Amino acid sequence: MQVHKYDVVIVGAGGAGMRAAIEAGQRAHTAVLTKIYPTRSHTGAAQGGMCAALANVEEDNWEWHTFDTVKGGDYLVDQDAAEVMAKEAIDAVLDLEKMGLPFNRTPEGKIDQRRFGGHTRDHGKAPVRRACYAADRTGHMILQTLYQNCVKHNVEFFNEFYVLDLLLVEEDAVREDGTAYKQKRTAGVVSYELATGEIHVFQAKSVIFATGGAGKVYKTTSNAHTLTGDGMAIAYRAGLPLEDMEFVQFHPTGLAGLGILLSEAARGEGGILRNADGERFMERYAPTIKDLAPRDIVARSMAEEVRQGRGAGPNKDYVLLDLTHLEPSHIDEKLPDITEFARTYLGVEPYTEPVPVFPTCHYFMGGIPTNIKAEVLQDNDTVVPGLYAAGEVACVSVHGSNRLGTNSLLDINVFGRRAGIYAAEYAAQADWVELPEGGELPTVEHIENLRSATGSERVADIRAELQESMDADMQVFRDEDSIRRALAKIEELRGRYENVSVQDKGRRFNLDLLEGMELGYLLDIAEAMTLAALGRKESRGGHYREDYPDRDDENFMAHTMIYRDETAEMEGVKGIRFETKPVVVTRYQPMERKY
Ligand SMILES: Cc1cc2nc3c(=O)[nH]c(=O)nc-3n(C[C@H](O)[C@H](O)[C@H](O)COP(=O)(O)OP(=O)(O)OC[C@H]3O[C@@H](n4cnc5c(N)ncnc54)[C@H](O)[C@@H]3O)c2cc1C
Ligand SMILES: O=C([O-])CC(=O)C(=O)O
Repeated sequence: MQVHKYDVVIVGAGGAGMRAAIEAGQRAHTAVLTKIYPTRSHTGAAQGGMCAALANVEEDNWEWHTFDTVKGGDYLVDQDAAEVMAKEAIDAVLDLEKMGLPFNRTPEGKIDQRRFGGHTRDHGKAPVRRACYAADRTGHMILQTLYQNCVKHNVEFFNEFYVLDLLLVEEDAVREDGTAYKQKRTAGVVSYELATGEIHVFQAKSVIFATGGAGKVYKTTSNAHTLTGDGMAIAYRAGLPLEDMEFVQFHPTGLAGLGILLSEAARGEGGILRNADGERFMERYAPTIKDLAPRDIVARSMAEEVRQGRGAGPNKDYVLLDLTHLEPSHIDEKLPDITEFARTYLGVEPYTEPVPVFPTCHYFMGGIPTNIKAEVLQDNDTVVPGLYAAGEVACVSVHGSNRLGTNSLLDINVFGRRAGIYAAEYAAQADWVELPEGGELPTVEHIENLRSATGSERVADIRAELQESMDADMQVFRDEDSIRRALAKIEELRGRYENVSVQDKGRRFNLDLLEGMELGYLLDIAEAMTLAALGRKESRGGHYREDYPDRDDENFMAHTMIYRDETAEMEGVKGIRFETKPVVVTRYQPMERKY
């Protein structure tokens, strides 16, 4: 085992991790640990844009952006955080421009902007052009730009280092009201080096989790193989809560049957969704902004069209994205990659044929709870000194129950930057917390058990069954029965996971072993999602329960918090504590959500 000592350790080299590294790296001795090479992080797959009310092509302002974000999130958004994000958006885009990001331009040379779902002028009156973009490769450009700037600032990367545990220590503490509690403090992380199989412990004053989402809990997803919810699961196992895990975003336009993403920019540029009869059905569901309604509404409308028998194709199980009325030159300039996906994977020519699409699991609104300084919370009010989270792994909560398109690339830049600054500031005045003795041993034991196991279960089989179950029962529409079915399946798979073995028994480049570890994280994430979904007996944003079809502000205008707690029980499940946390409302009271 090797021990390293840094002021700040950042786990993850996607957009959030690298934006944090640019700040922390200039202020403190900083290391970035990443399980894949930085430029392969999933931010690089982001397509359509990053929004900011620059008002380059139309009147716009950060207050309208805040309002759209709050309404888009069905009023579950913490409004202090949404205000910070919308205000700081403008500098976040200009910072990237100064770092060298090649945005598309207007004829006058300004950063061009286009329409996206739920972004409107003057509180919902009409769609507004707010998304800054680089064709349909915005994430690729952001990731490359951030990486180049990390290199410029001599940030130290530890590539193919898998973080498998977070080292926290607990101290007795007393609250202002006299009640005793256990205060968690950050000591470091335990990681596994892929090339050697060696364990490395990183002691750090500040740790920033920026490990991205968990889309691989589903079979049909726009997410890469690596998005297995590691950071969320590691925090959950360490006794920290997970917030709002019932809210998963299904992006409306996945390639039918595959889930590969076709950017919402296709509709921003004028694309239209049609059912088998050729009807522009979104006119019925969202008469004002139609195809540019927020994603939860569009995804449910598509699923409803299919349920009503108006789906297209031999099995009537998808709808059609029609771009045929757009000029081919416009498509080539603005949507080159995604139209190529349609040709390559479905053999469809978007110039002349509509493209089969259906909702695909895309984004986690929930995650590790943080405040606007990106500090991680151990309960509703108490921060864990030295621990930060930013990006998709975190729940700050700027997206509430449904994120607007292009608000994630913004989130990772705004809160990634904040995490880097505050983590470095904390490290400047704090001392290292002593590493807990043998803190790495549970990880070593877990790895060795998995490597030496001879059980009959296979990682790939359990993962496939989990993904199929989540696809079937934790979908756009859900109810008590379907959620309980998913939960029962997860419990069964968790039992079988105890008997899993990996084929590769070696120490070097053992990806088989790491997939086994990742499967454990996926099972934990699925458990937290289904329990949170059981607890929220209402419909809001991305969580639509057919047995509770209305939003219930009286009882559920609150975030859900799921804890692992041996002394507690939730809905018959032992070892789980379910709590809620108030939503921060600064200016917008909940209203009926119509578009
Ligand atoms: C196809 C697609 C298109 C999208 N398009 C857009 C868009 O146009 N606009 C928009 O706003 N949003 C978009 N999104 C969403 C957005 O891209 C993501 O939410 C965002 O990029 C996540 O960034 P991140 O930095 O949090 O995580 P990621 O970019 O996923 O990075 C995670 C990092 O964590 C590391 N990591 C994970 N686990 C471990 C571990 N155990 N140990 C060490 N390292 C670890 C990984 O190596 C990686 O470096 C899109 C998403 C998808 C899937
Ligand atoms: O390009 C897309 O549709 C994806 C996107 O903007 C997002 O997830 O915010």
